[in-house]
Amino acid sequence: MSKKIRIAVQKSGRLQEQSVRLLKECGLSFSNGPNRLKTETYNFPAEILFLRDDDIPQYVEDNVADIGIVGENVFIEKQKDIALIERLDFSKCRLSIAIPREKDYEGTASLNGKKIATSYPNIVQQFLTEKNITAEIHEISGSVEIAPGIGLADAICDIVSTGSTLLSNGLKEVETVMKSEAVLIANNNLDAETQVLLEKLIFRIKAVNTAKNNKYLLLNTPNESIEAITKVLPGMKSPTVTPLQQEGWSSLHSVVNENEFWEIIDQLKALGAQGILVIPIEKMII
Ligand SMILES: Nc1ncnc2c1ncn2[C@@H]1O[C@H](COP(=O)(O)OP(=O)(O)OP(=O)(O)O)[C@@H](O)[C@H]1O
Ligand SMILES: O=P(O)(O)OC[C@H]1O[C@H](OP(=O)(O)OP(=O)(O)O)[C@H](O)[C@@H]1O
Ligand SMILES: [Mg+2]
Repeated sequence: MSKKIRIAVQKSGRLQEQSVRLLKECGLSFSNGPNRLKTETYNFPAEILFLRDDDIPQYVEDNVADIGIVGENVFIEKQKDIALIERLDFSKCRLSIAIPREKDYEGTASLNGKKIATSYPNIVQQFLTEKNITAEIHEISGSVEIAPGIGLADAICDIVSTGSTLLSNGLKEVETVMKSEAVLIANNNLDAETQVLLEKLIFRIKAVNTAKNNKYLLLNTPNESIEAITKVLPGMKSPTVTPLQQEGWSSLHSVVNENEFWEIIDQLKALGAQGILVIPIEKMII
């Protein structure tokens, strides 16, 4: 029987849906019913394990899973002998220190001698050490934002995204300890066959994520603007240019990065481009 790569993803929670979606976009097809803890893929030699996210780094280190998807915050916190293979561009958040809204804060020195509740004791300790602060860390596994309100701690360190959980618990963010996003992690000693499967998967992930960050762009341009537009829109190699039926005009096709998109559109309009169409790309191999 040929080798299967064992991929650990979160069973339920913030990472689950997008981890499963990414694997499916990479062409792995599998069923993931709510109570299935393990499933095989039909068209790629893989097995998917659905686990608590906190356990995934340990499973990957112990070779129970070959690779996994976790938040970078969990990868750093767990301090396992595993590799970060690829940033995945979802579940973006930050790990921040917050204190009750009415308390004064004058920089990290204000944390000296305080009690900080967190699910990330290693990350917080490293932050405090770097800043030369001595504080007591109180580890709790969830509902961290409630800690100051019930007299359990003076401050907290937890995940922040929109900030609404902090707001509704009467807290204010005072320090960003780290930024995080979902990452692909792997065992450091994969055998050759599994390594080949991992490389195939990385290739597909890159194709999917590059496509998400780019758009296919079609426009009509007067022929005299083609050169100037090509400078604005270099594309993957150079744009495709085909003549239109109407004399003196061409259709130009190219690829544009999502982040530069609006800036470029303004320049294109100024150069006389018309009928601009922007189309999502499903996969992109550079
Ligand atoms: N509000 C958020 N916005 C964006 N990403 C988040 C947010 N909350 C958490 N994350 C990311 O998703 C990861 C998983 O969060 P989740 O809240 O599902 O964890 P959990 O409750 O520990 O789940 P589990 O039951 O698997 O242990 C976090 O480690 C973090 O990287
Ligand atoms: O800044 P916000 O947008 O409010 O997001 C931050 C909150 O999101 C996460 O909790 P989640 O909602 O996943 O609940 P749980 O971890 O307590 O189950 C995290 O633990 C924070 O409490
Ligand atoms: Mg967890």
